[in-house]
Amino acid sequence: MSSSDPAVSLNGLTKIYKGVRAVDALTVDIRAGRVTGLLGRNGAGKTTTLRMLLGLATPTAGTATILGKPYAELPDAAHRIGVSMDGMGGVTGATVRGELRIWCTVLGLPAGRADQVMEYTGLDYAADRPVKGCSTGMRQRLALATALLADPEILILDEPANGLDPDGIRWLRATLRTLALGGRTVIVSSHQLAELEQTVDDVVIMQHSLRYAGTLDDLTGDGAVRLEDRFFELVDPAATAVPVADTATATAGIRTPERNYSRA
Ligand SMILES: Nc1ncnc2c1ncn2[C@@H]1O[C@H](COP(=O)(O)OP(=O)(O)OP(=O)(O)O)[C@@H](O)[C@H]1O
Repeated sequence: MSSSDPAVSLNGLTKIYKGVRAVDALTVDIRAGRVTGLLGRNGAGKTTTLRMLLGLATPTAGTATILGKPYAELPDAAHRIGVSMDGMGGVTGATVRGELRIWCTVLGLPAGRADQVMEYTGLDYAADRPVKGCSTGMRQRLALATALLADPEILILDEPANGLDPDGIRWLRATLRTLALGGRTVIVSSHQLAELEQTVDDVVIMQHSLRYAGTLDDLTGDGAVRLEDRFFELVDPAATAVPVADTATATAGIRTPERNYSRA
């Protein structure tokens, strides 16, 4: 592979579940060394796309390659690709440090690597806490810490900002930018458009089929138009901004709580 080769290449990628066309003929390249946002509404097919890329779901048609090969054929894939996705599961009863050390063993890494990623992700203060006692934000940091253990070339993060507080979101943004500056490829699926606008270099918008692939700057006219506005134009032209005047019509007949109270 040369440095200009895409990190990920999807070609006609399609997944049909019992008549539901979850992903429809997706053809797109994701560039290496950049932060790319994979955007789409609920049910647009983002997770299914990532699952096919990682060999966790079989395409109905088309191909998905990562670093030039299907995931299952990629040498040393577990070290080269770091993944944080819902449903990857943790180790029952483990502490934060304990869980990371188990992954170190699985990946053949020294146990000390667990402490390094805890420090990097701001989890060192919680090292001895049981994972099941961690907040949602701490679990997000733990998922990222796990994905970073092997210092992978590519990070694939499904909704990494979910449950993070404003500090956590700011930290995540800086972390993803730093990783890309260090030459990593970061692919992040998210609904948080205003946040992504501050984080990503490139954008892939899908609604089962591809709606846009390119730079954020090209999509937004170097910031002249908000990502959110362009997103709605692309996924559903009928769903662009709801006029403020419509609010009164939309809420007509909805009683405010005060009106529901009967006065004694
Ligand atoms: N295992 C499955 N069996 C049947 N249908 C599925 C399965 N997985 C996903 N789907 C369907 O495929 C479509 C795409 O789902 P997917 O989870 O990929 O979307 P998404 O963009 O990740 O959504 P969200 O943002 O809500 O996570 C949805 O209609 C979903 O119900």
